[in-house]
Amino acid sequence: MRTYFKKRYNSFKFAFQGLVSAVRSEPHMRLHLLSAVGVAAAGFAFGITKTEWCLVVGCIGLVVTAEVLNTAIETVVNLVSPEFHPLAGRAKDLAAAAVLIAAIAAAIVGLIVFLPYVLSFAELYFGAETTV
Ligand SMILES: Nc1ncnc2c1ncn2[C@@H]1O[C@H](COP(=O)(O)OP(=O)(O)OP(=O)(O)O)[C@@H](O)[C@H]1O
Repeated sequence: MRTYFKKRYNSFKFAFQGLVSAVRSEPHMRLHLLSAVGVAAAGFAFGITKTEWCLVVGCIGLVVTAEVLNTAIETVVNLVSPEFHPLAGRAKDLAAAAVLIAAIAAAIVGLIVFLPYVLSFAELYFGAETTV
């Protein structure tokens, strides 16, 4: 039983090490996390609903997960094909495309969730004639 918990603990520790390594080595990952902090701050500031939080947190998870998998694929490609190979390039491009798709989807959800709040705020404080 003790071995069971020790193994689960180690799995969690290795996963956390992977996340830390991705944050340290990937500028894009740091950018995603910084954006996530900004979006969370905006969520608290505007008082978004529970459903909107679910969408926002889901999108953050999706983008960060895509970036971690992209980093993992890049790392394996660098290991097995350090020299130029069209398939190595294709694998990296495909992995990068996954991040791009996740980021575009997250940006669209962000606009749908936050734009009405931003416009209401603008109308309230600056008297802008804006409606959505
Ligand atoms: N071994 C390779 N063979 C062929 N093309 C490659 C190879 N390595 C990289 N490339 C091409 O160069 C692009 C950039 O690769 P690189 O490893 O620099 O990743 P990156 O996009 O800069 O990732 P990051 O900035 O997240 O580390 C790849 O998307 C691919 O098109």
